[in-house]
Amino acid sequence: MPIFKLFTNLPKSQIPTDFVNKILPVLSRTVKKPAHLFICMVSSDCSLSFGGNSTDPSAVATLESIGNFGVEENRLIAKEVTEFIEKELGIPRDK
Ligand SMILES: O=C(O)c1cc2cc(O)c(O)cc2[nH]1
Repeated sequence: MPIFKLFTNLPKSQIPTDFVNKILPVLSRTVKKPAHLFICMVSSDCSLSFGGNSTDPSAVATLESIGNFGVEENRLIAKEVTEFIEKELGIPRDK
């Protein structure tokens, strides 16, 4: 089971309830594993400091998967996931 975990200082009220499912096609396509295998979780309201700033909306994520994680895959996954998070949650991709 590949596992995606997102931690953010956004309040729960600003996380669409379907976010954990909407991100599955992005993960499935980039990690090259079927969507039904993924565990995806979001932890909101985190106390999170990004470069000393704990007030701007920001997030950190981890993705665990066995295989399919070369240098190029890694770049693609990071790009697509950060773009998706920016679009869905309004967190800039560099935050
Ligand atoms: O990609 C998998 O199949 C996968 C990733 C992953 C990570 C993890 O922490 C587990 O305990 C199992 C596992 N399977």
